[in-house]
Amino acid sequence: MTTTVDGAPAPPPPSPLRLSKFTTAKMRILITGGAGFIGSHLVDRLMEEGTNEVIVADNFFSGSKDNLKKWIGHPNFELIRHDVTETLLVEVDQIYHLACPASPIFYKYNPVKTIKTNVMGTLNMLGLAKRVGARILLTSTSEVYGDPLEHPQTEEYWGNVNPIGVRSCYDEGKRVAETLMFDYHRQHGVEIRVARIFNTYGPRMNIDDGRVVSNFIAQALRGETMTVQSPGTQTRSFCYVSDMVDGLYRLMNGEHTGPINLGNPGEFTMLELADTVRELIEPSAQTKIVENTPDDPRKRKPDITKATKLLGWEPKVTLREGLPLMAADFRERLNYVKKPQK
Ligand SMILES: O=c1ccn([C@@H]2O[C@H](COP(=O)(O)OP(=O)(O)O[C@H]3OC[C@@H](O)[C@H](O)[C@H]3O)[C@@H](O)[C@H]2O)c(=O)[nH]1
Repeated sequence: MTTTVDGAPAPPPPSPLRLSKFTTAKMRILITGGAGFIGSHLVDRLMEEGTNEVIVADNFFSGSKDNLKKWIGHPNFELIRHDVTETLLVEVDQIYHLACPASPIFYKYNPVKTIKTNVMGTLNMLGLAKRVGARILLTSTSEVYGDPLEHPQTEEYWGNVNPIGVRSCYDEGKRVAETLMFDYHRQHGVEIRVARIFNTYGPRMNIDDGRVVSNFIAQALRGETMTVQSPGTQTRSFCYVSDMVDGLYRLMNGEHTGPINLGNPGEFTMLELADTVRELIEPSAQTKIVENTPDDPRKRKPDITKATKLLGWEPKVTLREGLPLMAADFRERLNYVKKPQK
């Protein structure tokens, strides 16, 4: 054993791990909701860079450990079971704040909890950002435009939202979350980024998520009838998840606070979506018109001029390219064996 001049044992040399903590330029990134659909794809992107330490905080209400299984045990990765309505103290450089159920059936299930997640969760994450000097990105939503009276929707449009409806816990919750972001920015100088995410789809969505793309694909693969909610002529614009993750990354690391729309401007009616699923995934799939839910927006399409100009971003994956990729993942998870073609 080495000893010092006064005979006391010498302190051990710093381990390479401890040393690296103070000498390398690794970025520490917190992702709330990182076990969810978009969150886990973002984790993949940040972990694959190899220069980040990624911490995920998730309460697993709609997210799942399964989505992160390839990173569990990795020295640059940490997973915390945490509900953002409670405070959290971690030393980080960046916070991607995604935590909130996003499927209408999930967010309407416990509306009071949804609004608490949006308001208290965002307050807690802004408090953390302020305390540790981190940059924070909020994933807001196209739902802040409500049932829009302008088409396509630009970021300047203030929206048409029912403040007391069944969707309000989510759309008004996200509107308050945006307000909090900008107030912390103006009042406390917190570095903020706000993304308004339009409908996103891709592998790893919950099979029973309840949103339209996952419903149609799961129904088609299970041999069930696709449920087109009335009237079927309502429109949405669907963005593939890898494009969305790229947009979030560029926004976080760019110079602009936003809000910035992120979405694919290709616009489809729900009947057209069902036809495309039939054509590309299961030719025998049938459709039926079922009752819709209250306050369903009649049309939605992002104007992405700002994202294109300020972030150099535009989606690359078309719906026709993305749907088969998602169906391949769903087939695997449903343990679906396609009958050999004759
Ligand atoms: O089985 C279904 C499910 C849904 N739909 C229709 O499909 C359209 C899209 O519904 P979804 O439930 O997929 O999603 P919504 O557009 O209503 O909300 C979503 O929008 C943007 C995101 O930010 C939110 O995460 C999410 O709330 C609606 O018009 C709905 O009526 C069907 O026709 N059939």
